[in-house]
Amino acid sequence: MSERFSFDLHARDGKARTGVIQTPRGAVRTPAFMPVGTAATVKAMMPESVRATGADILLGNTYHLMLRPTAERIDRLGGLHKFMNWERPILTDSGGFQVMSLAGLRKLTEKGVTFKSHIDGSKHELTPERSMEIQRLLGSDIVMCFDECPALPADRDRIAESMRLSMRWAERSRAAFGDRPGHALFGIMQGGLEQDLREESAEALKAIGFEGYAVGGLAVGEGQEAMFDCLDYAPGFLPEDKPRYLMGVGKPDDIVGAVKRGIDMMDCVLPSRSGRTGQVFTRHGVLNIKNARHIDDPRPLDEACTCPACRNFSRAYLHHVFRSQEIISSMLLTWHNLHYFQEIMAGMREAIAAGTFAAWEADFHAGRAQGDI
Ligand SMILES: Nc1nc2c(CCc3ccccc3)c3nc[nH]c3cc2c(=O)[nH]1
Repeated sequence: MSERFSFDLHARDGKARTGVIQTPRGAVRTPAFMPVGTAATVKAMMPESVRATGADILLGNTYHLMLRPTAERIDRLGGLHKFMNWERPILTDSGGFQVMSLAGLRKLTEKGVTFKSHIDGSKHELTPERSMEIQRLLGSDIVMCFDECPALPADRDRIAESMRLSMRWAERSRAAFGDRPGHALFGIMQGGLEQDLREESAEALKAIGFEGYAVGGLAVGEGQEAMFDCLDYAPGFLPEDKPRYLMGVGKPDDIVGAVKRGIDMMDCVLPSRSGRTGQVFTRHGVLNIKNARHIDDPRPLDEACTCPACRNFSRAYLHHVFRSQEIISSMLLTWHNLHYFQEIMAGMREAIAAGTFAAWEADFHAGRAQGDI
């Protein structure tokens, strides 16, 4: 274990990179996929099961945890790692994104955001300073700046104004974060789909200086083509020697396309949330287990998969427990999807190290039949 936070780049293949983020709580192999544990749990998964899928780090959510059970209570109980029994690294979002998508009666000013809890209607305020305090109380290893992510579509002036507010909040986040050896503060680049605004945001963040840099403001409905167009230039505006985190992405082909364009870390609720709706990701494409065609199928979801769902159960069984709304359905499908997403990451790390990323990517796309699998 290292006593400090560092990023070692081991190999590149085109724009794709592979390396290791060292933290006092353990190493994070990059490119990394980070499961989302919003309310101090990756839904339907025990922490040791999340680790068994290959995850080195998971995500927590300032917005949810500040409302319930509150950051102060988690701090009194020993911090988020102890509270949720996950002793490896945790990254927490700063809360602003979730306020704008979940809370009611929001008021945005230069100071921050006031809002009413979606749980009980109580009034709350989030500012850069309060967000840093909450993430410190949680014990987060990687802290995200407090930012504003504008809903798309938005006109250029709105995006520019929002980005410049986020840069002023990044300055305040840096000042409030203080000196926390072994912990990291990541800046978040904004600027919508405007190349010049993205560059202005990156320059502002580099002038402040962060241990890592996120590409924010994407995966908000712009679509894959627009996202990739932005990723064709945005990561390149960020420091070469620091981790680059693309927030909220994504489907398997989004993830591969992002790594190909120089992204090192990603998060998405997709594998866990869709598992609970019966959606299953495999190397041959996507299927939904609730479809009647699985009712007598003795085969596993994916013959080549080594996860507990594929090793021990048939599609017929998984169809049955999904239809019967049995709890084990969410457990097995979530485990399978997270396992498959980590398999994609492991495959890319190996291919980049071997200089065979293009061949790996071609094989990845070739395996994904269209339609029923
Ligand atoms: N702070 C912030 N978060 C974002 C998230 C949530 C990621 C997250 C982190 C940790 C836990 C849950 C979610 C986004 N999700 C999709 N697009 C996103 C954009 C942003 C963004 O611009 N800023």
